Amino acid sequence: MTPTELAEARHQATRPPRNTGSAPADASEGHGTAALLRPYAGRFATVVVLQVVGAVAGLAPLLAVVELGRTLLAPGPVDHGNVRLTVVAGAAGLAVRLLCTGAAAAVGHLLDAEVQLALRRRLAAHLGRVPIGWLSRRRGGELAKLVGEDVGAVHPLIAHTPGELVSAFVVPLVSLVYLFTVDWRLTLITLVPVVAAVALVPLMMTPARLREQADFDAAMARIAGSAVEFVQGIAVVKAFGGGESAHREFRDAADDFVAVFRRWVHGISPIAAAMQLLLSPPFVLLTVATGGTALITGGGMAAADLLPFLLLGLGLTAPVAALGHGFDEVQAARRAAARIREVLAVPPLAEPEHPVAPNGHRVELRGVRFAYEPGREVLRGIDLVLEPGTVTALVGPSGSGKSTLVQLLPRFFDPTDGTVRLGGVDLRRLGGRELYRHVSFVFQDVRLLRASVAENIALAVPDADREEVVRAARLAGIHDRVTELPHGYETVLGEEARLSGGEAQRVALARALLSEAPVLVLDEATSFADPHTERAVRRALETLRGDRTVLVIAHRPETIAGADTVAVLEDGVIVEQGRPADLLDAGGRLAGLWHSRHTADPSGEGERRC
Ligand SMILES: Nc1ncnc2c1ncn2[C@@H]1O[C@H](COP(=O)(O)OP(=O)(O)OP(=O)(O)O)[C@@H](O)[C@H]1O
Repeated sequence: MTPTELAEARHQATRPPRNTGSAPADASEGHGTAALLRPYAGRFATVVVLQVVGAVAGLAPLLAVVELGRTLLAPGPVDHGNVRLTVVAGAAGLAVRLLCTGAAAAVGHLLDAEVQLALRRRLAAHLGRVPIGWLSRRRGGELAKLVGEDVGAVHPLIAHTPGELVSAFVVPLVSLVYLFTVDWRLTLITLVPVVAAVALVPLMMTPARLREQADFDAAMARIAGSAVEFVQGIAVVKAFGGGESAHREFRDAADDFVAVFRRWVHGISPIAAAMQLLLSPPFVLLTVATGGTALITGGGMAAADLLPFLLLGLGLTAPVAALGHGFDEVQAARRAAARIREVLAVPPLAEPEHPVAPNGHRVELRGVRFAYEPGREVLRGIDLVLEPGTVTALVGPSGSGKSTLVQLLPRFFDPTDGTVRLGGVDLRRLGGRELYRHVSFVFQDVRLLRASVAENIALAVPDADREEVVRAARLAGIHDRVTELPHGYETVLGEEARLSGGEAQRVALARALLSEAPVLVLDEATSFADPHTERAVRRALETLRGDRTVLVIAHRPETIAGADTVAVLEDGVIVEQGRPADLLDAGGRLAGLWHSRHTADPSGEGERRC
């Protein structure tokens, strides 16, 4: 990672979304594919016009050949003036075609590059403003695909397909008009293959064909699904056996597919083959030649007039072929644009225009409600005060909303109702920088940067010296492990060394400790799997006591017993709150949870977890 990248990452880490006032604008702008491309409409139209003019001009050389044929085959002396004029006109048409298609390609590709850059910038800016909680739910690959592949998929939509599609209809239309002026009867005969092919299209849409298509899609999806399941479960299968049954699902899906595929091919292939035959050059030429010969021998048409039909007749099938190719690309681009629009439509976190500084570090949650999806509240009216210098342990059964609640403090999400205040100020009125100066967090999902260990620890305090970094690392119980790495604190993570989940969590803990933010939010959840991390968290909590406001999702009895306050969360509501000893004595929910773990786990492990 270069210093610039690091500075940017640090900047992003400490700087949440800025309000550029575009939230409402984003909502009102509309995000249709057309809306995304609207600012470029002028140049986009230029590309289409250039492509169409180029394609139509491309007919000139063909018509020149026709005219030359007529002139040279005509009885009597050759009109050299007319020949010269025809050749010049054909060459001029060719030149216009080359110029126009060249210009269309240049403008189209420049425009495409500009649109892709603008889309990527817009996405990057927007992703910097959406709630961190929304981002952390997305897999990295999903967003990378969006910004890379999906934005790239608009390329044919801008640089190729529209112009080519329009040309595929305009060119045959111009040819038809010309051919009608030559001989309307042979024009109609020339159209027979195209009309016959189009007449077959409804046969592809009968209920039976559509059902076969749906079965085909479903069978494909089943194969893909069982393959993914098999690959994902391969480790479990290897460890615990059962390979036979794991294979079976895939084998059954493949066998089913064979039957479905046979039916599908059986139904569709005669129609597809007939269409292909009708549109094939030999068949078109045969039709034109047969019709033309009949008209010529009947004396109704001059032999030279057959020439334009032979040359232009093949082009009349282009629209049918274009419908197949062009629309597939447009559909793919539209699907990609829809995914881009969906992300751009995620409402960004509002950032205050005039940030207010907090007065102290008392944290107060009042009437806090939160729902990930409308109508399904996960937090249902939380009132909780975290006094400075105290440790509050949050306890509750799985799914009660603990992680959701703690994520509101670093503003991963805003509450759907109620307020979270820090030092008397609603978090929504604090500037991002101010918030992250005051609140640090260590959650289960630790993300480390591809940078040195020291840079990772000092992310929020770039000017920290090595001594301070080492002190935080010692406190977080990671110092000894760091000294074992190939280049100690300069080891680049993810490149020169990989850390285990517990070790990564301790680096994150060191980062939080070094930042000296007065409010620390901690999720103890993964720590009990790793005694080092467990000890580190306990030591950190003991050291911090009397200094910071700490909220910890607690599982171990030691943490609960050592907290100043325990809040028991059940189904999104705090059902019990007070000093741990008092709550245990009172025999309420905390005592119930405590004892249920003991009974559920008589091995004694339950004594360590709650
Ligand atoms: N990103 C999300 N989108 C939708 N629902 C979610 C999301 N995260 C959590 N939930 C739901 O919210 C509820 C509370 O989850 P939460 O993770 O806050 O509980 P928890 O008490 O921390 O559980 P655990 O102890 O198992 O981690 C659960 O029903 C969960 O399914």
